[in-house]
Amino acid sequence: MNEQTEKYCKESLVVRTSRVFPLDTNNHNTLFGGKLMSYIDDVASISAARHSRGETVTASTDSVDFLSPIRPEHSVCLESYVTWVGTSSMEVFVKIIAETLKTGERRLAATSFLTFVALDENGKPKRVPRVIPQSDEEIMLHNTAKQRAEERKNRRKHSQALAQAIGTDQPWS
Ligand SMILES: CC(=O)SCCNC(=O)CCNC(=O)[C@H](O)C(C)(C)COP(=O)(O)OP(=O)(O)OC[C@H]1O[C@@H](n2cnc3c(N)ncnc32)[C@H](O)[C@@H]1OP(=O)(O)O
Repeated sequence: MNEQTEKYCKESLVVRTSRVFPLDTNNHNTLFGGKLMSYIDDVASISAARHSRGETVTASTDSVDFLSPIRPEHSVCLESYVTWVGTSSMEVFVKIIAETLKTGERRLAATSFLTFVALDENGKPKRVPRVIPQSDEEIMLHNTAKQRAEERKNRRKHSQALAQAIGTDQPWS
């Protein structure tokens, strides 16, 4: 089968909706941040796999911006898709919407950008299809992605420099 060289954002779209159960909440009775981060990594990794149709690893998460709390009366809906690619890397955008189940009111609760890298059978980075954005949101995110990739490159340099200065000895030695 011929490999696709271009894919629409919607081909990598993942939508996941969950209830907020008591075991998922913190002492403020809102969705525990770590729980939401695990949902985010989960959907984003599926978007990356749908786009590349191969092995992928998470290279980095830019940030998770918590904009408003998610409460037990809400459903939490995550949408993720690949917005832009470099050569082997894919930027995945995740938006998280809290919907009040009794009224249908929907609010943006959080956003996140993650980068995944596609790997070949030898574990080496491999080329992925280009992205074709279609909706206004996809086009806006695609057009602004190069700037974010540049910022990531700088951050990577800083973490590599930091790694040189971090000790790995046992903390008690
Ligand atoms: C799904 C999971 O849960 S995976 C578990 C968590 N993730 C991991 O364990 C990954 C650990 N890290 C790694 O394996 C490696 O560092 C890799 C695969 C991410 C990168 O491998 P390297 O040999 O450093 O590759 P290289 O420097 O050629 O970079 C490959 C691509 O990754 C991108 N990249 C590497 N590190 C980062 C980073 N921190 N942030 C964003 N992009 C990155 C590069 O820009 C490059 O993109 P391009 O091909 O589009 O130009």
